[in-house]
Amino acid sequence: MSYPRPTAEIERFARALPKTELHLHIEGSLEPELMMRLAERNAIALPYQDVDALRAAYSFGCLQDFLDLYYAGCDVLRTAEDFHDLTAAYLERAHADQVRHVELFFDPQSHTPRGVAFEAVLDGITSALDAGRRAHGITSEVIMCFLRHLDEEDAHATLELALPHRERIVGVGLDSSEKGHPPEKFTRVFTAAREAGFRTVAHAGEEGPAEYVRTALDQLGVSRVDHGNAALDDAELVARLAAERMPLTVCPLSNLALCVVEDLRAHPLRAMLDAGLCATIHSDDPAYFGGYVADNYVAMAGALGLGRDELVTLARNGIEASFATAERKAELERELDAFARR
Ligand SMILES: Nc1ncnc2[nH]cnc12
Ligand SMILES: [Zn+2]
Repeated sequence: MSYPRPTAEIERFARALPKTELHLHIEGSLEPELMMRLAERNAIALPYQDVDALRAAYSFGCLQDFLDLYYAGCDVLRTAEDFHDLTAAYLERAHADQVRHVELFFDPQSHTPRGVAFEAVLDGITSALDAGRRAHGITSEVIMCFLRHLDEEDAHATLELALPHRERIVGVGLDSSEKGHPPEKFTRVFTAAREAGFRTVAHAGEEGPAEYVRTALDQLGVSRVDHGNAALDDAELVARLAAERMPLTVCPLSNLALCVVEDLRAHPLRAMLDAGLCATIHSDDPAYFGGYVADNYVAMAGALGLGRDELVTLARNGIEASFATAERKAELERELDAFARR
């Protein structure tokens, strides 16, 4: 689907804007080229002849179509080195997009049942994040997601695996197939996670209804809602989200690719901003949805006719919504202020 491009001046501004990335599944940054390379390294046969054949399969009618491919793609990730290379490749893209702070998701339950140790996943990711900080000054946090199509017992077992690594994992999240798997299915494990000191976030209102956003707030005690599009169907909920400054991590190109919106010109981000919500822009699974975070900013600038001030507001919301330290947030604010004054 085509949508209007912004002016060249706005596109340059959007790309150069200092950004945060708060909604990024590291497994969803697995580009076909790297998938092929890792398949070869690990002697895994893929059902695709080449990169073009793989990319041609990236056409989705709904979230589940995408998830089936995404989980299949995870099979090439076997060792800490694989997770390191995946994360390092993502950070090069993030650096090019002027990302200053990243909070990435990983899905341990996509790996541990295949015999990949929780520590191999976490060590690979965090060694690359440490290197990214040294090389590019990108600060980072890690959020572990529970797969909501699995049961709460499985999530509890995964939380147990995370407890010895508490200092390397800032929070827990909830992702995978939303419909039929409401947030309240995970109330007890989220309570246990909060008691253990983790922040909580959850995907809600992507394909599911506004009610799932409300139960994510009430039952899971989330600090952010991932997506949250459907919240706009419920005026009372919108007023509450605005009053609480509850962040919504919005992923426009994902929404388009998964048919959550039919057309980017009708994306609810405009209504979110008009309602004074703390909406932010991110990339979700950029290798599958045709764009990294800067592409998402550019797409929204074009489709919704966003100007410089609105783009700066979105970037500022990203700083506010992050789990960075107060000191780091102040540093990011100063850089953004200086950029906006240029
Ligand atoms: N967009 C998305 N929604 C739910 N679960 C996901 N896992 C990876 N991407 C996801
Ligand atoms: Zn997501």
